[in-house]
Amino acid sequence: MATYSRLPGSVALITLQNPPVNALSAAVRQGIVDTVQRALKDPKVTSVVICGQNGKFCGGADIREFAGPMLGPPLVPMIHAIEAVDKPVAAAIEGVALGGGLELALGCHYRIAHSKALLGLPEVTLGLLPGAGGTQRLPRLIGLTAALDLITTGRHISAAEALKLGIVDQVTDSNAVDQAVEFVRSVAGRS
Ligand SMILES: CCCCCCC/C=C/C(=O)SCCNC(=O)CCNC(=O)[C@H](O)C(C)(C)COP(=O)(O)OP(=O)(O)OC[C@H]1O[C@@H](n2cnc3c(N)ncnc32)[C@H](O)[C@@H]1OP(=O)(O)O
Repeated sequence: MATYSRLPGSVALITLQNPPVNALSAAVRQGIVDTVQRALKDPKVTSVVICGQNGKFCGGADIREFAGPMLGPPLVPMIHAIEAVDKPVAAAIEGVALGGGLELALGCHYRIAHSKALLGLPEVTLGLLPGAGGTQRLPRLIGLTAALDLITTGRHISAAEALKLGIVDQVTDSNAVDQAVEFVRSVAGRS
């Protein structure tokens, strides 16, 4: 699931909740769809932060659901809907942003990472290619050569490397959610 709260300063905070790594189960995807709609419709909300509970942004597709039929909202339109929100949306990346988790973050307008976070597209290690926009959004963000390296090796990179490559906008040693909230407040209302 995903919870919704409105913080002072008109920021909506969407928190993914699916222990242990807040993977994108059907319930989490439905929660994201519902809470993004809520943030979009709430006139008091001027910006949005998406984070994961317990210091973990998102470990990607929920591998516990791989054996069964695909239920719940698909990932691609869900991420498109986030990208299309006309209020700034930031991903607060703590712990991990892997696979579909990084693709979710790439659909946000900004990414703020904790210095100890790990990011990557490990799909290739499961015999898959990133199927939720990562093969388009990552090259647009950091160029084809660097994106192909991450997509074809599946390696995890540090927040420092992600900053150098241009995947994240800011890295912090303190609380990434607080930092992301401060960041979206500072850009809310700008064209
Ligand atoms: C239904 C079809 C949908 C298709 C959608 C396609 C689009 C998206 C595709 C993807 O996202 S593929 C990528 C999926 N993610 C991964 O491959 C990440 C795999 N996990 C890891 O690399 C590591 O577990 C970690 C996240 C870096 C954490 O490592 P650490 O050493 O700290 O702990 P672990 O002992 O490895 O794991 C702890 C705990 O977490 C469970 N877990 C990890 N990842 C997932 C996950 N993606 N889904 C569900 N559960 C996950 C892991 O099984 C451990 O559980 P327990 O054994 O403690 O119960």
